[in-house]
Amino acid sequence: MTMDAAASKEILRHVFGDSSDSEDLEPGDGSDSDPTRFWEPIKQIKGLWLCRDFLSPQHQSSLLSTIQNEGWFTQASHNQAMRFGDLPAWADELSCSIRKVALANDYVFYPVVLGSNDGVKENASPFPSDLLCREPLFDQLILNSYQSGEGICAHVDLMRFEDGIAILSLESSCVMHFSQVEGTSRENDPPVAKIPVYLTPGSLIFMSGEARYHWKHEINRTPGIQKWEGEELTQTRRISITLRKLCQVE
Ligand SMILES: O=C(O)CCC(=O)C(=O)O
Ligand SMILES: [Fe+2]
Repeated sequence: MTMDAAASKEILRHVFGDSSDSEDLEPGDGSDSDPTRFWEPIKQIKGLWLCRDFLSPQHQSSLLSTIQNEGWFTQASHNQAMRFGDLPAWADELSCSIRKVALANDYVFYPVVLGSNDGVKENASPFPSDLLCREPLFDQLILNSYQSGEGICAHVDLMRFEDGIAILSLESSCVMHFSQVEGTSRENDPPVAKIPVYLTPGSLIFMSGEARYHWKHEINRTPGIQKWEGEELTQTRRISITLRKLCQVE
């Protein structure tokens, strides 16, 4: 981390508090102070980060019950719901938690690629500080519910949303594929194939910069496509929660 980034993180900690303000909880409990929650960079895609254990299984079930009780998806035919402006309490809690986990994690997980020199730079951080300090962090929410076989076509999120988009996965695991938007690769870079990212229940991805603007994301749940480590994934219903911030209209 550069001194500037470190200094602005320190200021943010003073403003928003951090994990040391909350009670110490056991590792693996999925709390904001859980030291096992790491941000993992997806090294081929600048600005794409994954937090695998963002929500513990208990937190996932209680969030799913809340969503169920609030009647967001009363019929199987209801597969998308949106909210703008004031978000439900649980979404505000998620936003708060995302901010805290980002502030708490000065350390990130750097996969060691033997014999390779393409590691992620040490000053990489999942959240550019200007995004981390905006208020509110998010003011738009989409809940998507996918039955098995259903997914979402390759797209870049609309430009009416600011940079910095978080997606939480619940229920069925899936593979999200990222493909570079034409004309955005750096000169002399060889064309890249689609990059698969494995999203397990309770995991959170955060996209900013290139990941948000230069890469399309998609989930193709056609049989034969959802494979991870050579194994076809078993599909059940999947729910995702996308959090974004609308651009200000002058
Ligand atoms: O369901 C997901 O994980 C992705 C949703 C998404 O990309 C969107 O709503 O723009
Ligand atoms: Fe999207």
